[in-house]
Amino acid sequence: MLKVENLSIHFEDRSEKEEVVKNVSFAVEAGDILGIVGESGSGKTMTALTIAGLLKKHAVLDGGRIWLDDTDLLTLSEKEMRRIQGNEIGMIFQEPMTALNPTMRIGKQVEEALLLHDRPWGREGRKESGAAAGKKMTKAERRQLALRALEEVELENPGELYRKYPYELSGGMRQRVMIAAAMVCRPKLLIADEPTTALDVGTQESILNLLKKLNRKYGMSILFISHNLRVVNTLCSRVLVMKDGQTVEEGDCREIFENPQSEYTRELIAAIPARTRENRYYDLLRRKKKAGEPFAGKDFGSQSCKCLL
Ligand SMILES: Nc1ncnc2c1ncn2[C@@H]1O[C@H](COP(=O)(O)OP(=O)(O)OP(=O)(O)O)[C@@H](O)[C@H]1O
Repeated sequence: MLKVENLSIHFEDRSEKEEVVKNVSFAVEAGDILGIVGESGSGKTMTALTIAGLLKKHAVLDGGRIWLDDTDLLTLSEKEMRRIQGNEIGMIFQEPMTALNPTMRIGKQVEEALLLHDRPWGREGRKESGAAAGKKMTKAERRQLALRALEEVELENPGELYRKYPYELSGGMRQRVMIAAAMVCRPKLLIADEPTTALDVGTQESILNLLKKLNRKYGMSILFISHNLRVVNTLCSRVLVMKDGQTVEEGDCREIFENPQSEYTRELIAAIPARTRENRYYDLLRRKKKAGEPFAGKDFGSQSCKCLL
């Protein structure tokens, strides 16, 4: 579904010409979740932004191809790429507060992609709306789809939320709003760049569960970027390990975890912190929940553990 071939990028404003992405190739199958993992500065975000057609100022593409099905994205004009952004490819970032407009109500922000593309719900949705029949989507249709998207990301009272502003929401809720906005046009591919890094462990876990659910329900492929191999292992089926702009290794997540081929991957695995206090509480709560046993006050290591209930 997505195929990146020999992608190379450098920055023209740097004194020496040093490629920040060097000859990187990988593929994401339809419905699959690929994790890109690596330390800070390894080129993960540059790779993701290039796929989304958001190459930074001064960044120069030295070569490569990016296929989304049969389309080479790097040959498209800006206007053609705009038709893909938010429509075929959705993107969510680490800090939703910077991506959301603080002065705009939540509902309007979720609707934005619908206004730009006027083509909701991708393949299946075409049959459901006025836009499907070649008519422009009405305000009421857009509102209905935005409410549905907010519901899909498991936010309560979408009607009330629709009228709220980002500052009235918690970090986890804002990230869910970002996912709703990215999903409203039913993209084939969701690029998630460190979407859980700024969140506490409990919220992190619930967002990862949500991404997995959406991936299963809609067969939407996900490119998940993280510096945390543990998080990648929880969510992804395949992983690409990057260092200094290059691919270190790529393969089945579990296999790489169990049998890393490179010293660098071994170091990343060794750097995963031993089970934290909070993790142990999660395990206990999960076990009790599965067994249908009652919870006691002391089972909660912290407030964030309560999100599991
Ligand atoms: N605007 C820019 N100008 C010059 N160099 C840049 C710019 N943006 C990024 N870089 C460089 O490109 C390289 C790759 O950066 P990138 O953001 O892709 O790394 P990353 O793996 O996503 O790191 P992080 O996990 O910290 O986000 C880094 O060496 C970075 O310093």
